[in-house]
Amino acid sequence: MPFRFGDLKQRSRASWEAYCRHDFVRALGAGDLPGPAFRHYLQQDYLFLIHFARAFALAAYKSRDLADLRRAGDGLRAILDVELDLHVAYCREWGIDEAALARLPESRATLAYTRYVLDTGNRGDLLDLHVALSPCMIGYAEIALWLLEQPFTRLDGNPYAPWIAMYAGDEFQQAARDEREWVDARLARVDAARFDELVEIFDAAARLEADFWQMGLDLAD
Ligand SMILES: Cc1ncc(CN)c(N)n1
Repeated sequence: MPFRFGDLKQRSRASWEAYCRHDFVRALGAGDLPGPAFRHYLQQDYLFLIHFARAFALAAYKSRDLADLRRAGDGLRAILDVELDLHVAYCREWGIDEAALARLPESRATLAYTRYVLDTGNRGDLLDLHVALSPCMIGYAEIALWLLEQPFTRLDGNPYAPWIAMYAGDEFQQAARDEREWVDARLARVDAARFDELVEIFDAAARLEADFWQMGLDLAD
């Protein structure tokens, strides 16, 4: 049986659940996440996304054909043209401009996650890199759809409704589907030993995602 993205989730079930069902996520859906936690998270996420855009640029550099190059370009564009606009808009509401955002010190969780992905991409191949990136793009797409189905989620009067709407929206969902399709096609060609290596990368990235939510809740630096 060829491996698929779902097998990565299956093998890393505990880490994936801890990430996707984190208290931060539930509080976002319920609209009762403390404002300072969201602000801290979103400002760090701005810094995070800049490094993730660099990681997609690294994927472009490591691409061997036009299809891989296009996939990397689409991932990069999803960050630059879809996600970062939301972050900049929220921060503008809080009176924080982009220059001030760029000067913020990175938290340890931001440093750990972004540098892990970049290091994985540098020392590994294109599949290592995309597997390290996949919890980010595919995970947020799944989280947003999951939130829309939860009885505790409310959108009316929820200050985080624009966040949910962006990640549940067509553009981001399509980018995540494309990423999943690319990963599925590549996983179908790997053997069990190689798959084990990829599970290790995926599991580490999923744990670092959970740490990132926790950093927001704890206002950790
Ligand atoms: C930490 C984190 N992980 C994932 C995403 C979705 N690209 C994000 N914006 N931030």
